[in-house]
This record gives sequence, C-alpha cells and structure tokens, in this order.
Amino acid sequence: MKGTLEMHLQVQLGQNLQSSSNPIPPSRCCKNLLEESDAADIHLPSSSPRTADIDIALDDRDFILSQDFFCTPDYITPDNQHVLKAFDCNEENIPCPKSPEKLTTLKNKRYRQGDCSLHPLSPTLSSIQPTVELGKDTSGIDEGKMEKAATAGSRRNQSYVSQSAIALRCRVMPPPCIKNPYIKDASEVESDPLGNQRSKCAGFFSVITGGDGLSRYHTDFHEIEQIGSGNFSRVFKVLKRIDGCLYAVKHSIKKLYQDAERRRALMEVQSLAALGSHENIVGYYSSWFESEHLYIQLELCDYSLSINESTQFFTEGEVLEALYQIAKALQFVHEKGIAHLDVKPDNIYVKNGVYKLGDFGCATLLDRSLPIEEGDARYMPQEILNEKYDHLDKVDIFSLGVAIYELIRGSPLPESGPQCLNLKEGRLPLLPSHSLQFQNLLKVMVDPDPVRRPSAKELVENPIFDQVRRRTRT
Ligand SMILES: Nc1ncnc2c1ncn2[C@@H]1O[C@H](COP(=O)(O)OP(=O)(O)OP(=O)(O)O)[C@@H](O)[C@H]1O
Ligand SMILES: [Mg+2]
Repeated sequence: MKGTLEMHLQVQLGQNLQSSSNPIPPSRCCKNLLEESDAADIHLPSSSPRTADIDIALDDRDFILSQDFFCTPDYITPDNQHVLKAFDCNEENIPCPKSPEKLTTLKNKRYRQGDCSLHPLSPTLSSIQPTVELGKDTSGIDEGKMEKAATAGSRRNQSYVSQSAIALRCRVMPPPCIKNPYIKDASEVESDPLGNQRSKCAGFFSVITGGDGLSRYHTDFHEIEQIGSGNFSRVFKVLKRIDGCLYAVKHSIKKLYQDAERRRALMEVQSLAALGSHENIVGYYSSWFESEHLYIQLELCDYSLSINESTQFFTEGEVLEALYQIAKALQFVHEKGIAHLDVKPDNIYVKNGVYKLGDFGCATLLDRSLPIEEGDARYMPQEILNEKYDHLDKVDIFSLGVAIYELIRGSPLPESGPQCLNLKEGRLPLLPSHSLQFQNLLKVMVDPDPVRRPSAKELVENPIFDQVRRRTRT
C-alpha cells in the first residue's frame, strides 16, 4: 500500500514538474504533499523524481487514487484552491471538496467531443468509451505546452485508470436517479445530484454488471428454480442470501440496449413502486439493471391462474372471491391514476389463498400522459383495438370480466373467430350453472360501451359480494 501511494505521489509530482510553465519548486511541492500525506504515514523518496521514474510510475497503473473512490480529483493535490470560488459547489449539494481545474477539463472535453453526455436512463452506456482524466493539473499551464503534453500522454491517459479502481469507484457511485412518472407530485427537476461525478463513471457500469462475477443477482440471491415465463420475462424462485427469505425475481429475456427499451421496461417497476403495497397486488421489493437485463425482485406467490389442461373448474363461490379481490386491487390502482391494461388469468397470482394482481408491464396513466401499450388482445375491449383511450380504467373492467369468464369455462379463449368477436361485442354465452345475478354482473363488465361498465369501486360495493365480505371479516 505504501509503495502504491508512493508511486501516486511521484505521479503528482511528475505532472507538476513536466507540465507547468511555472513549476512549483520541488521542495515546496514535496512539502505540500508531505503535509497532506502525513496522516497516511507516507514517506517520499529523498530525491525529486527523474523523468524515467515518472514514466515508470505512469505506466504502472495498478494503484488506486482517492478520486477513484470518490469520483472527485485527488485530495492530495489541493493547489489552486482560490479557483474553487468560481464554482458553485453548493449547487449540487455535495459536501466533498472538488478540484475545479479537473472539472473544467472534463467539461471542455465533453463539449469538444460531444460524445460523453450521460443520459439518466443509460445505466451501462456501453457505447461510450470515455477518457478518464485524473490528476491532471492544468492551471497556470500555457496552452501550447498543454497540447503537446496531451498528445504525448494521450495514449497513457486513455487507460490510466486500472480496472480494479473502476470497479471500486462504481461501487461507491450509485446509478442515476430517475423521475417516476407515476408519482404525480414528483419534482420536475432532474434529480441526479451526482451527475457531474457520475460522468467519470460513465461506461463503467458494465464493469460491475458484466460477466466478471460481480453479478448482483448471483451475489444477493440463490436461484432455486424457474417458476414462470411470459413473452418478455422469465421468473425464478430465489432465496435471498442475506435475509433467508424466498422471493420471485423476474428477468427481462431480451437485452435492453436502447434507451427507449429500458424506459419502457422501467414503467413496470415505476408503477409498482408508485403504487405501494396492497394485499391484492404482488409485492415489489427492488429492481436493477444487470448486463442489459432488468431484474425485478417481487413477492413470491404460489401459482398463477393460467388456464391450461390441468386447470380445475371454479365454483361460483371461488370465482366471486377472485373477482372481489382483483376488483379491490383495481380500485386501488385506479385511485392512484393508473391503469393495468393486461388483466388476465396469467397475471393473477395466488398466495396463501389470496389473489394478487401482477405483471404491471403494460401499466400506464389514466390521463394518457404516458405511452399506451395494450396487453393480450384476447382480453382487450373493442375501443382499445380502435385506439380509443378515453376510459382506460374501464378497459381493466372488461379484461377482468373476460378473465373471470375464462376461469368459469376452464379452457383458454380463442385468439380470433366468432367466440372472440362475440365477447368484444358484449355477448356472453349463457352460464346455466351460475346465478342470474352473477351472469348479469359479468355481462355488464364486458359491455362494449365503456361508460356502462361499472367502475372498480362500484364493483367492490356490489351486493353480490356481501357473503365474500362477511367471510373476509371473520
Ligand atoms: N411474483 C410471482 N410469484 C410467482 N410466480 C410469478 C410471479 N411473477 C410472475 N410469475 C409467473 O411467471 C409468469 C410470467 O410472469 P409475467 O407475467 O410477469 O411475465 P411477462 O413476460 O411480463 O408476461 P406477459 O407475457 O404476460 O407479458 C406468470 O404468468 C407467473 O406464472
Ligand atoms: Mg404476464
């Protein structure tokens, strides 16, 4: 450790000596550095470094600077503190001292190259190959010398930061903050206080999330088995190592390279997070990007109501229970200004006998201020297929009506054909073994006119559920 820090100090000295038109006398420079490094019990070499020594030090990149941890310039080189006044450090509310000349360098470089902007939704930024400039003291240096030095040293500077330093830095640099569009009163301001520092990490997230064994998924969870899959995701039963509890973790199947794809995928976690907890909605714990996949840690449920050959027929009592509980979930979702848009048996899970609405991959805002991506066409009402989005909450009511009908019939609905068409036009086949009250309720839920469909609240309050409510209370 002493050795590596010693080399670091040599680099600092070397840069001042090489590049400054007003070189700091070695004695003073040594004094400053020694003062700063006293606490760390560092001993400088007795003679000032020769050029050969500096070159060796620059080439040997296996050491870690303090800025590698804090994404700020090195604390051991606090010269030119007066320039700091020109920068408003409070703007970002970060108490760490900063070296202004290095920030300037970075900004200029970004401006010149125009390729280093960090988008808050680009957690890996694999397309960007940033040049990390560390420990370069440019103040008081004449431009010509600077350019020469930059050309000569450019190749070395490009790979100046060791991989271990990058990994360490990225561990202390959290991913960017993203505004949640499902939370209405969320601040409009870009909430990324670490944006400036983060730019030095841009492109390095892949280091911690890539295939180098530092997978958050594998570090935090023990994968037990796959429990489900959909068009976009695979879902695994996992054991969280630190708390010993079982969860479901959903991975996107496709790699999400594009910003738009990531934004789309994030809508699921943002809506879940904005909703908060409800007994009839699958619990959301956490999410992260890893190797361009989105991972979502969810409450583990026992099974979903997917219709297949082994599906058992639901009695009216059972189906009323499911309808009531999912109607409560929808009431909660709609009251938060959100529409689910993919209600179907596959997305209704059961845990300890409690029905839970899951898969918020199509969730959008009722006020249509977010993109609308409708779910499974078999459960969509005609108005959605005609791109009429005036009553998105009623789309969920229609889908729930169709889903309940499917549970009763016990076989999957056709994707097209007269049966499918009849449902979209509100024509439900007679269900002889079910009460008229129940059949009427289903019929009004799939009414082709969304205005005539009951709201989730009206559904929950329907007297047909009196018995269910009584059972719930006891
Ligand atoms: N929290 C969970 N607990 C138990 N099983 C789950 C959970 N989440 C999902 N599953 C299972 O995984 C399947 C696929 O999950 P999900 O529907 O969320 O994926 P998807 O790719 O978004 O699906 P879709 O094709 O409907 O868009 C579900 O039908 C269910 O069987
Ligand atoms: Mg699904």
